[in-house]
Amino acid sequence: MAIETINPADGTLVKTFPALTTEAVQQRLALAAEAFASFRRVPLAHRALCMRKLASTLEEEVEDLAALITLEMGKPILAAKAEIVKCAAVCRYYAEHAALILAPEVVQTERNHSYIKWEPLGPILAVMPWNFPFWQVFRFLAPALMAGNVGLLKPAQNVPQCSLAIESLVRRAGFPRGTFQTLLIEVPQVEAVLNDRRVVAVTVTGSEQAGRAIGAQAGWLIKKSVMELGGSDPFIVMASADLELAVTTAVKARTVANGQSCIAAKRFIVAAEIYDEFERRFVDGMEMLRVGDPMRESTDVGPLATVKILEGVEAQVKAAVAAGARVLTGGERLHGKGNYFEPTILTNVPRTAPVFYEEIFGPVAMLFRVQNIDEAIALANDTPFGLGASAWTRDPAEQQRLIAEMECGTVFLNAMVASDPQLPFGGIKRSGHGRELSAAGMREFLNAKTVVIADQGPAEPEPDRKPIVIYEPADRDPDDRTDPYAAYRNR
Ligand SMILES: O=CCCCC(=O)O
Repeated sequence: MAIETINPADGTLVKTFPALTTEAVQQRLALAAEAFASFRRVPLAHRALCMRKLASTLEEEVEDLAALITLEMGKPILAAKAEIVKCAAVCRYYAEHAALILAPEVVQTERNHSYIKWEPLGPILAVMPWNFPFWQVFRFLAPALMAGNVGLLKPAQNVPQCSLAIESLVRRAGFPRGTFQTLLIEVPQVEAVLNDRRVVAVTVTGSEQAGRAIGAQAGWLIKKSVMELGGSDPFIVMASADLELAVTTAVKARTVANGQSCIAAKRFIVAAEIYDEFERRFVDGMEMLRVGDPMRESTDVGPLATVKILEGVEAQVKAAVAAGARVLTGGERLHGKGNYFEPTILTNVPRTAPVFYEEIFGPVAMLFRVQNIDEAIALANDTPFGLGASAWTRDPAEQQRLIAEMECGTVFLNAMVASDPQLPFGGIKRSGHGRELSAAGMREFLNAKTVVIADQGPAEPEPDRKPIVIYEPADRDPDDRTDPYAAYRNR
């Protein structure tokens, strides 16, 4: 696949980009290594200043940036604007919280003095997809840069303009040259970049296939990797649920990003007592969605990002029907210009249909009826994936069972699964490993260096070594914005 912007709403080729040559890639790797050597020493307060500037620039340029998202991958314009606003939020979150996350942790041992010092690792390769072409990059870059790492982005081939815009935003925010670079390269060039000794780790958000290939290589090279791969999230609705809210959320949860999100709900598992009513309202909800030009603010569902994805979704639906599934609504691509597929609900999907165990990256829901919570949990867990789960019940005993028994990285009760800068995000099973966001995500690419100082030190304590302040959140005035770690700086 060439590196190009093709408008998925009408198939127009907007712009083509040549892949970087081997020499150009080498220059960027050298620049990244050089940038890391000095950037890791830039005071945290200065990095935070740049990160806040980055947040405000995103907000100032939201209209243009959102239009770029919609042009390149077809997300409805209001959702694209929300994506940019969320990127600003993650920048502010890490600007605010990095000091706390990176503060040395004193550990009480029998030694004189022991603590954990968090250190950056170096240039990190980020292989990122197209479905949230800003957000998925920002949720990597904000913690990485605040920690003193530097980033090399290999974006999906169909969102080059979004990726170049991010590089420009980072630079304009004041981050030094080379701290974040976009590599417009072809897929086969990724191997050499990861092999390069200057690249110390890799994060992948994307398909299982990409995760396997890059994860295997990273494992062989003994380089740290974080994998955020596919999902087929369940959406369980039990009899005590608020049905109206569950249905409206179900429609939204299945069609977020035109149905192309790893954490979109894909399998709807509904208790027999309310199944018929849920089915009726769910069909109505999907039929009421406005499918069309994603640049229009009134559009709910735009085109799929590429012709290949459209063809893949169509083939999955056809194979499901051939295996015995029934189409309750939709089921067809919309003929004419653009990669449009009707919002679709399938029922009676048998385990023999490939789609039962696959991820569907389009606005197609699978609906199942279950007799009780045991059956609901068993069906929800009958998947190779383990990313998120949304479950709707007001019964405390059912809630506890769902929290304890769902095999996934995230459980939302009475709400749809969504990422949040403050909370860890990631999966288990074939959805990947490692976490993004929050303190957990930032620490994935840090060296937890153990420091033990066993001697008594000089007779007079060195002023910069003491006092060791242990941060006690409970003691801290929530309005106090002073840096509690000042004593640690420049140790
Ligand atoms: O494909 C994955 C989408 C993740 C969206 C999010 O982080 O909210």
